[in-house]
Amino acid sequence: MSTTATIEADAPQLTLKLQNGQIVSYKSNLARDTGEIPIIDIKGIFSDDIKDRQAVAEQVREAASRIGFFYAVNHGIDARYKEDTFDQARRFFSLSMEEKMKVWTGLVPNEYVGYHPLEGYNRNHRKYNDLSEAFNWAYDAQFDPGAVAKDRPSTSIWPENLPEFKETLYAYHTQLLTLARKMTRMFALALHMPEDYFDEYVKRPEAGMRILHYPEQEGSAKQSPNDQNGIGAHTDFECFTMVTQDDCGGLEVLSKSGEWVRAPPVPGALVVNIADCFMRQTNDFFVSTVHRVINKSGKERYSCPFFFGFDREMLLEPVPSCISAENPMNYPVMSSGEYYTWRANRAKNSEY
Ligand SMILES: O=C(O)CCC(=O)C(=O)O
Ligand SMILES: [Fe+2]
Repeated sequence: MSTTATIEADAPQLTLKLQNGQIVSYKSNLARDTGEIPIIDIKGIFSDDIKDRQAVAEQVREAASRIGFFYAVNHGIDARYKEDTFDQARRFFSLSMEEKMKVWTGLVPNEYVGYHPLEGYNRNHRKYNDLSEAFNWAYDAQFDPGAVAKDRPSTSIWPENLPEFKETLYAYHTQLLTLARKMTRMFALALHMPEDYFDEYVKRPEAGMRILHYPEQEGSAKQSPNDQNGIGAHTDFECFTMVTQDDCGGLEVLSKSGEWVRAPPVPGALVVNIADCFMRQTNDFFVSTVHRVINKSGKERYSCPFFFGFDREMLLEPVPSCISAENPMNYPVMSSGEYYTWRANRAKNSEY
């Protein structure tokens, strides 16, 4: 091999092609702690005083339009739901591959539910597939205290012989669902729209959730982020995501200036990030930020993202405060359902 070829092969790959078709560049593959991700106390969203709710919304407006990520503290969800969920995650992922494959996601075409095998995906064409496995489940009106219609059945599939698994996961899902509806009102205020602007969109929401397991990557031959990621760089596809992390760390966010910024765990906080559907509806005012996970903690990492999006029957029309004659809509209008199916398929097939 010539010297030039060796240098090229070893040089960090500084552009990435994402599953939404976007190409992003970055300056270095090494993540830093920059303090760019704000910690927002969201207690005010539960206040009866609109001024308290607006005060939180203005902080969210700044974070959502600058970096697309923030930590939400004082969200009111008891820590026991997180602990119980991680206990169930440890139980599920320690099952044999044969058992886990009985609920393989490939058994449910077009839907992002079921088991996603370890090293089964490669989001950015790294040398080795992503070092994580996941189990996803979807909204189920039976577990929604605010359900308006129970006619559309849930698309989820569940392992047999794992008592309390489904009930425990839905117990946390229900908590997050209730919070997500409240946060949707907060986002409406953040966009300087009436608080109830999105209410119709989330009566029968898309509300998928997943548990993830990342074996530890430190010490393996595949340590470089060029060779392997826990979950490769991507954007989420719904409106916003609320991630519950354990204490391992490893989540990294690509800032607008092209730097990988660490998003370490903050005790009691949910990591909230804007996703592509919200970016689309706000005509790019809210930013859906690229992120990835590399688990170099020396421990097994568990996490649990909750993805919140709009009713499949609603049209993704632009938010009026985000468009004008000078700033027309950048995206064609489609239904939330068409959008979801398109993105879920790309994610499941590792398509670009
Ligand atoms: O594990 C995490 O912290 C984030 C996972 C993630 O980004 C995803 O599943 O979309
Ligand atoms: Fe994500």
